[in-house]
Amino acid sequence: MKLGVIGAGAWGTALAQVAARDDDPVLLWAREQEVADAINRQHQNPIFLPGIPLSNAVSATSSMEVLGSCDALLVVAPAQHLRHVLSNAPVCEIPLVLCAKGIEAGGGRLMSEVAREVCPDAPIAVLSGPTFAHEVAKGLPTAVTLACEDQGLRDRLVMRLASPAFRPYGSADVIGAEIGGAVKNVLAIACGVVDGAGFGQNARAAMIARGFAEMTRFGVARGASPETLAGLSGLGDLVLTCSSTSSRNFSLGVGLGQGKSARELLEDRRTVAEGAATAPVLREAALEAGVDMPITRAVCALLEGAGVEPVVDALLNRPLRDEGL
Ligand SMILES: NC(=O)C1=CN([C@@H]2O[C@H](COP(=O)(O)OP(=O)(O)OC[C@H]3O[C@@H](n4cnc5c(N)ncnc54)[C@H](O)[C@@H]3O)[C@@H](O)[C@H]2O)C=CC1
Ligand SMILES: O=C(CO)COP(=O)(O)O
Repeated sequence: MKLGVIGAGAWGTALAQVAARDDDPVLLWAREQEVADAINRQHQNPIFLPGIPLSNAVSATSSMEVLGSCDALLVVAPAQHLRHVLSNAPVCEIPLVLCAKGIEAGGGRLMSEVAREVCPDAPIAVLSGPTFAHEVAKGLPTAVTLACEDQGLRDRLVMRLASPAFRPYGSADVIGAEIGGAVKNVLAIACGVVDGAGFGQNARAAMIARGFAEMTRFGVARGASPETLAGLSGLGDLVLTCSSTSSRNFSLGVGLGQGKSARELLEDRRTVAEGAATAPVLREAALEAGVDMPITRAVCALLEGAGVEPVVDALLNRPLRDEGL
């Protein structure tokens, strides 16, 4: 199966590295010519994944046309750019493996819903899980969820991507896999705030557990299986992203917790913190689904400029209730 990758940020580059085999090279589309040139000439991506040597079996291009020869595409453009990038892709009938973690602004569509609108004839899969790109690209052990309704295609993708250090676990629950990845980015911002404001480790554990309850309520309302949400792409990624400054979302939260503004923290950056764009869309989607998501609302308030103290006070002074979901 000849694979192409759309998007040469940190994650697209790491996934190209995972998929590259000496006898099965991978074609990586970069939006930036300088990134494509650096990958082809120096076998590195100094802008988005610096310091990690890449396999000679990864070659880059800034022309979408050549992707037409691939049997499947890993789509790793950021969530808010997926629609535009896919609408410029040359082929829309080959399988698309969606790897971005977010919900589209202006309508609240999940990545699979966007892809089905733009490429109605393409079979869809989702790859998601606890996967810091720099660790994956270095070959450190990692496991992911690979969700696809078509079991034959799912098995082929799992076999093509698997290696001793990269274990995809198959699932038929596409919606569950993508909701876990999108929601955990918002919750990682909240955990970063806890860290930045110095609220301690008890508070962070509470945030992860109550955040998981929030993710599960929302996911189930949108048709996800609770089992998927408790797996690699949900709880697994939530724990990873809520525990490390390697996460851009967690780091954004640390800055907010220290009293910096979202504008100051987000301006002039070339890398994405998907939770910042997903949080307000998720708040809307939760309202529509009749799902209570107080942590998500708190993150939105902080991103919109509210102070840490009143937002945390409001969160802690809600009426007491039974634990359940
Ligand atoms: N970095 C990581 O460890 C992981 C990231 N992801 C997800 O992968 C997706 C891509 O993130 P990264 O590769 O980390 O990106 P990145 O932050 O490393 O790089 C930014 C990416 O955005 C692209 N971009 C910027 N402006 C654009 C535009 N107007 N149109 C199209 N593309 C544009 C750049 O070309 C680049 O590929 C995100 O949804 C992220 O949540 C998922 C798992 C791990
Ligand atoms: O999704 C990720 C790890 O699974 C990366 O998280 P950040 O986008 O917060 O860096």
